[in-house]
Amino acid sequence: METSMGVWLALLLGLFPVLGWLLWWWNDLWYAFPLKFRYSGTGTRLPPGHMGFPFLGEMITFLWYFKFLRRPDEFINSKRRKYGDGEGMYRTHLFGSPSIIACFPSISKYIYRSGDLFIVKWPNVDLMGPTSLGVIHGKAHARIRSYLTNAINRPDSLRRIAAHVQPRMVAALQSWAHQGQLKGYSAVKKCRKKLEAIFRVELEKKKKNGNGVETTNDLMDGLMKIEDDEGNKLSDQENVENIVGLVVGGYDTTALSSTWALYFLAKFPNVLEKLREENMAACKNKKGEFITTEDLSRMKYTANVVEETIRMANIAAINFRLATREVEYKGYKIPKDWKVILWIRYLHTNPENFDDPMCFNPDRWNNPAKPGTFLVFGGGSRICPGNMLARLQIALFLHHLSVGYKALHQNSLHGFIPNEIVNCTELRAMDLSSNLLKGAIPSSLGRLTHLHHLFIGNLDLCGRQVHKPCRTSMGFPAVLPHDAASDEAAGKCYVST
Ligand code: HEM
Repeated sequence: METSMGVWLALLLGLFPVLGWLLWWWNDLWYAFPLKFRYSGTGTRLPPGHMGFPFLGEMITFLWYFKFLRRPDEFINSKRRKYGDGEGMYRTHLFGSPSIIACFPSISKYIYRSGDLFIVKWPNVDLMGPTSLGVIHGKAHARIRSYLTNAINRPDSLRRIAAHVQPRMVAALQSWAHQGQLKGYSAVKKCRKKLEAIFRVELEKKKKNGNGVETTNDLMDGLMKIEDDEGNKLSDQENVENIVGLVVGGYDTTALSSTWALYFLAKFPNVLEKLREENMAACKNKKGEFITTEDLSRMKYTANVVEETIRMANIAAINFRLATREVEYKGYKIPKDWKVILWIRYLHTNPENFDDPMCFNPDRWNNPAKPGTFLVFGGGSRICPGNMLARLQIALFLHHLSVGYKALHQNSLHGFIPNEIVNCTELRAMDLSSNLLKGAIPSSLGRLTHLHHLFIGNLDLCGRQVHKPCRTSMGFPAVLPHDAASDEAAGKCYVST
């Protein structure tokens, strides 16, 4: 009896490691092993990597780096250390599919440009809408894209949009200023259904007015006129989904980038000062009129701040594609029906592409980025059709912010700082944790030494205490977190020139 118990125990103990090993390599055995066998002797191979557990793949490792350690770029760095650089491709299993990660400029460029070999494939298209521009392919894509690009991204449309949005921007900034303390961007509610309903009502109205009564000439009117080669128009569903797709694709992204701009300007007052100089000069002869796209085109530093903000913010950190057939690239095979994940974020945070990549340094844009290293808006036939519009909106936001507001304090103080405070000869500690002080801090306060270390209690934009590294930054789920080390580095590194 005892002997058979022992045998069972030994078997069980032996079984666990074997089971663990099997699970750890499951996806490699299932997906990669047969392919390795097929490719042997052809002089090509699968990109190196690890595909992880069944179903989960490498999701746990991915979340470990992104959510737990908050060092997203280490996910790729760890692969580089383990498997070498190769051509910047690694096999993995993420978001439920066997995939190839592409994280170097040349392979990213190749994938973006080979639209027939790699079609766009989002893990979920519910938000965008299955018939919206970001999801459809082929001729329908080209037709709608050409119309939308003309409508929102060409100089004349940008000029009109600039005039249209500025009064609203100024009003928004004024309302923020009255709030005293500005809370970081709160996640936009996914109100897709509501939006769809609103646009459907609008579409019905327009259809009723089709015989010339009250016709406008807006985006929806334009979409309603598009015809394919056989003269077929877009369905109501396609029309509405393309408008909603633009709102979804354009609203979140620009709002987040502007929030990041606010964050960086609060963190680097010297950048704000320089920005202010350029923007004040631009509106010197304006006599109260708003600036134009022509004015903006001459404002080099503002453009630099925009580029640096969108580089650091990495709003669209990864893009998805699907290999429509087996593709060979420089000795590596990308199997048919595997996902390809363009890891754009890594292009922007890799020190081989940008010096001190985690430093917010607008001056780096005095020289162009190395070719293929700056793909914030993607590339090829799907390059973001709102790229110039997004830049314009951020630049206008920076303009009104910098001419209207002298300093963006990371602190928000309410109440008045008593003048007598300057009579102190030694300030051991100052606790403003209740944030009850308001008004200019008397300049003579600067005489006090060690204040920097003792001044506690004010919250920065992340809602954390000043002088503590802000790890979570804005906290929006799509924003890939900056790690503590890089935030600290960023705090030290920017030197205004
Ligand atoms: C900072 C702001 C923005 C960023 C970082 C951004 C980023 C991107 C990226 C990387 C893509 C390519 C996706 C892919 O290749 O799979 C894309 C596509 C797209 N973007 Fe943007 N975008 C921004 C602003 C906008 C704006 C303002 C609009 C419109 C008002 C817009 C509408 C779209 C649409 C419709 C697509 C799909 C294009 C296609 O598939 O042909 N985006 N965006």
